[in-house]
Parts: sequence; structure tokens; C-alpha cells
Amino acid sequence: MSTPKLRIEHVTKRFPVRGTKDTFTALDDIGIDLADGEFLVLVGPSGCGKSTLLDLLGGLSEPTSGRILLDGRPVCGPGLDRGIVFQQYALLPWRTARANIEFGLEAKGIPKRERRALAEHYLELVGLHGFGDRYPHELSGGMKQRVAIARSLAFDPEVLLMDEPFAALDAQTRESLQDELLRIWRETGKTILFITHGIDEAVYLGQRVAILTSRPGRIKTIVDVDIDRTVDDVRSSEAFRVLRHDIWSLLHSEVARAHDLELATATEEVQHVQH
Ligand SMILES: Nc1ncnc2c1ncn2[C@@H]1O[C@H](COP(=O)(O)OP(=O)(O)OP(=O)(O)O)[C@@H](O)[C@H]1O
Repeated sequence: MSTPKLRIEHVTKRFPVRGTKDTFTALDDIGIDLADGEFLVLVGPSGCGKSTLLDLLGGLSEPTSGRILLDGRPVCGPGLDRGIVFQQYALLPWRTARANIEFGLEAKGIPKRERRALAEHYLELVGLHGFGDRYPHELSGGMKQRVAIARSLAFDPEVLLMDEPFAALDAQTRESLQDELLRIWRETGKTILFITHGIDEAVYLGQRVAILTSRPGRIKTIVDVDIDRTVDDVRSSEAFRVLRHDIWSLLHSEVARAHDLELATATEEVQHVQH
């Protein structure tokens, strides 16, 4: 088999528990390979370690054990080879849409004329042709998120890491951006790791959906999403419905378990304070 684009290899992350010598295991032995050009979605209950994993992938923190490899090379620190799109747009408010996209290209030392051409290309790709001169406050939420996606793609990263990028948008805008993202993915052939709470979103976007357990975050299972995406209304198809239900059932048991764990921890803390 060829080298995976992104390999998460036996990754464990523990945090010290303040005031004690104990540690808290946020992620336990996570292993996932993403093939070049794959679209993988990660879903899990609140607190299962999705953001912790994203920090590790972004190189903002290091695994306690295990490693992350990009094209076979260990990730050690942040880098422009990984583009990150967050839930909040993270655009610079004093720069126009075009200048926001050009921002990272300046850091890369790309000359002005080329920067401009690249910014125009990516504005067009995300459907914002003609909006380059607008400032973030002059754009809708969906448009801002398109700019954020364009900015990440303009670096030409090896992988795109997306952390609930559409969670703050209304349902209609979210669905149209999901379609846009699939189109962009097909056009660019990028490898995408997408994190979401939404089961519909996971099934609609992912070629595979990885489900995380709660406390500690482990891979519960990875589901292949083998549905015909050429039909008119994919979300209404029988195959989509079955997959959504399967993933819902898997996730539902984890959400219930996470809730029980939270209750047990809270009770323990109260008892600890009382003694
Ligand atoms: N710096 C830290 N120190 C101690 N514990 C941490 C730290 N960062 C995260 N945790 C714990 O690790 C677990 C996973 O947190 P994380 O934020 O990654 O979850 P998440 O899946 O992104 O949650 P959500 O879906 O609610 O955003 C949580 O129990 C959290 O309290």
C-alpha cells in the first residue's frame, strides 16, 4: 500500500490534573490513516477530544505517545502544509476578502502580482467572484466562511483540517456550503479531515466517518459511506437514511455514556469537597 497522506499512529494525549499527581487521558491510542485525496469525517460526543486531536494535527501541542505523519514525515509544530478552518471565521477585520486570502501568501513570499491572481482564482473557486473588495463586516456568515476556506486553500496545503466550520451557520447556508465544499474537494483533490457534531453532515460529506468514544476518546468504529451521490436528493435516499440511523445509534450510546460519566465525576467531586 502507498504511504498515507496523513497517518495518526497510536496517538495518546494525557493532561495533568491540577492540584494532583494524576493525569487525565483525553485521547487513547487513536489510529487513522487518510489516503491522498480522501474526505474523512470525525464525529463524537462533546468532550471526546476532537479539539485536542485538532491541536495535535495542527502542531499546536504534542502527543504524550504515538505520532502524526504527513507524507511519512512526523508533524512537529505548525506549518502551512496543513490548512485549518475553524467554526469562527478568524478573518482579519481590517483587510478585504482578497487581502485576507493574500495574507498567508505574503508570509510565503509570493510576489504581489501572483498573490493577486491566486486570490482571484480562489475567490472564484468559492463562488465569491466580485466580492474581493468587501470587508468581513460587509459579508454574510456563509460568505465569511467561504473566504476562510479560500484562504486555507490558497496556501495549497497538503491537508485541510476543518473544525465544525459550518456549525454557526443557518441550515440553508450550511447545506449550500456542504455542496460547495464537495465541489471544491472534487476540483482540487485535497485530503480533508472534517470534524462535526452533525450526523447528516458527516454522512453527506464523508467517504468514511470515524466515530469517537467519550472519555477517553478512542476510535469506536469507522463507517464506509458507500452511497450514490449522483441522485437528485441524496439525503432522502434509503442508503442515506440507513447510514444516518447506524451512526446515530453508535453515537447515541456514547452520548449516554458521556452523560453518565459526567454525573459520576460531579458526584465524586461533591463527595471530595464534603470530606
Ligand atoms: N489543557 C487541558 N488540560 C486539561 N484537560 C484538558 C485540556 N484540554 C482539554 N482537556 C480535557 O480533554 C477532554 C477533551 O476535550 P476537547 O476540548 O478536545 O473535547 P471536544 O470533543 O472538542 O469537545 P466539544 O465537542 O465539546 O468541543 C475534555 O474532558 C477536556 O476537559
